[in-house]
Amino acid sequence: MSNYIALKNISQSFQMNDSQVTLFEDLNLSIVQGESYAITGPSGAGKSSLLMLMSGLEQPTTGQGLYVKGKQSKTLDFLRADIGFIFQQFHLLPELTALNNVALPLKLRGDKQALKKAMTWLDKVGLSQRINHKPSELSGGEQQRVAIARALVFEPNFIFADEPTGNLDQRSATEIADILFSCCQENNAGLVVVTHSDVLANRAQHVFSLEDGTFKQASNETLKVIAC
Ligand SMILES: Nc1ncnc2c1ncn2[C@@H]1O[C@H](COP(=O)(O)OP(=O)(O)OP(=O)(O)O)[C@@H](O)[C@H]1O
Repeated sequence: MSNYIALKNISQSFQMNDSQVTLFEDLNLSIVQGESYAITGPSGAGKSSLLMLMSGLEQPTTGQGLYVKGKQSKTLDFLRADIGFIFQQFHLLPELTALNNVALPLKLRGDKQALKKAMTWLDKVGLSQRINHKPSELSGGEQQRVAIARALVFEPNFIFADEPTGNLDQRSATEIADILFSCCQENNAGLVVVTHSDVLANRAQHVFSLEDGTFKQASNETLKVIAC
């Protein structure tokens, strides 16, 4: 059985001055390692908030998140070492070269092979000719390739990507989507993408459409996943 993340009956609300804003209520879903998922829906529906909950970086107002790893069922706090993130704004460190941006997460873990592994990943995303460039010396698409290499370099079980192609033109967006999906597949990483792009969402095996606090237009595939 693959490792998976399960969210059970989760709700998320925020207190804003005198009123309470509820983003969603009683959602159930599972994210299985090795499979790909897209979360779509209108602006403000709560897609990024849902991503934060399933990655364990934020807590739901009610409900429970579980990380089932092997035979053990743990809280989502245990996901930290097994996840990588990719953001619309890339979030690379401006003073570091592409090579050192990718090597940094490994160096922080004390990995003596950090630079070698970073080189391998920069090669996989097609940037072996740009390893000594700083982010300001790279195009948007190239910066996102560095961010993908950085997220995957320590081979996490799950990758979470929030609008990974939102800042890119159509051609770069297609290239980044190709790299993201193929690298996750090659590494058997579960991939969750939040996006407004139907083109990007339709590449995923499962699509969750979040609207008015619930999943809408769920495909049969999605229903199967929700029912886990
Ligand atoms: N910590 C918080 N406190 C109060 N409100 C919040 C908090 N986090 C998110 N919100 C609100 O929740 C709503 C949903 O935000 P979220 O970023 O999850 O939506 P989204 O679907 O990802 O939107 P977009 O597509 O525009 O990025 C927004 O109205 C936002 O202001």
